[in-house]
Amino acid sequence: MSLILDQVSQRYITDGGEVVHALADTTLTVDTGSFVCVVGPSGCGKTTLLKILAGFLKPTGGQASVDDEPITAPSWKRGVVFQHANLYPWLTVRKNVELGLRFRGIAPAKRREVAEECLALVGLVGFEDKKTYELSGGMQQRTQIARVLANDPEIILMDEPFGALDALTRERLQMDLLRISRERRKTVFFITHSVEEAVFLGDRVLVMSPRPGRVVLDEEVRISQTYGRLLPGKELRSTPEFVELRDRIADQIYEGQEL
Ligand SMILES: Nc1ncnc2c1ncn2[C@@H]1O[C@H](COP(=O)(O)OP(=O)(O)OP(=O)(O)O)[C@@H](O)[C@H]1O
Repeated sequence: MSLILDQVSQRYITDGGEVVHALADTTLTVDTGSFVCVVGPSGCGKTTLLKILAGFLKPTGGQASVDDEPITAPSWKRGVVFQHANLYPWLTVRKNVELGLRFRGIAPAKRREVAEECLALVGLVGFEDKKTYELSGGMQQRTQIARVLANDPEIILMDEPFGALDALTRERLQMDLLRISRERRKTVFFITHSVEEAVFLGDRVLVMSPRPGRVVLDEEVRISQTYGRLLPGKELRSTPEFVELRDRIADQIYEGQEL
């Protein structure tokens, strides 16, 4: 799978008739299996970029494509995880996870098997028959991730998925997401406001400029390679390489902005 943005730009027209230039010409290739994190100041067009990749929005300029096919509509091949889970409260956890498969006409036995496998992957064994309103915020996000994984997408698009969670839950979910994306060899496009989270999760971090957003820094993260092994979370975050990259990215974002 090769995902390409070619000179993509986006202008919105507000209800008042004002033109908002949200995204400037953006050219980008996302390689299969990569974990790309996107950071940038508020309103710089990160969600706009994700909506274009998801097929929710047709860009006003340029083109987004997957394997030379233009992206013109949403597809289960590109799973989207939002900050808030958008689960169906009248359905159980299992039924929420099975939903995409049901729409695609997959037989009940197979649906159940896939859902159980995905719920195990995200650590929700034993919660299958709960209603989603009975779950904590972290568990709801786990359910949302399982629902996307059930479709076996080529790419997972994530918009601030852990932004509303407490620090400990967020760290646990980060570790689990890394494990799952590696085990399942998933390509991940992950938007976050946290530079620390981006450097921790990403093997590539894109930094966007203030509106109209464009990529002003495209940095490969090679900390684990430098150490020749995968480092546990705490150890990785305190390496000089991590701290240097985190600070450099933060400087780039906050440069010229009034705090
Ligand atoms: N449908 C719309 N109509 C008009 N303007 C819009 C629309 N959607 C987004 N915008 C504007 O486009 C700009 C980029 O929005 P976008 O949500 O992509 O930014 P973002 O980087 O994700 O922001 P944040 O980090 O605050 O979530 C903002 O100024 C926003 O107000």
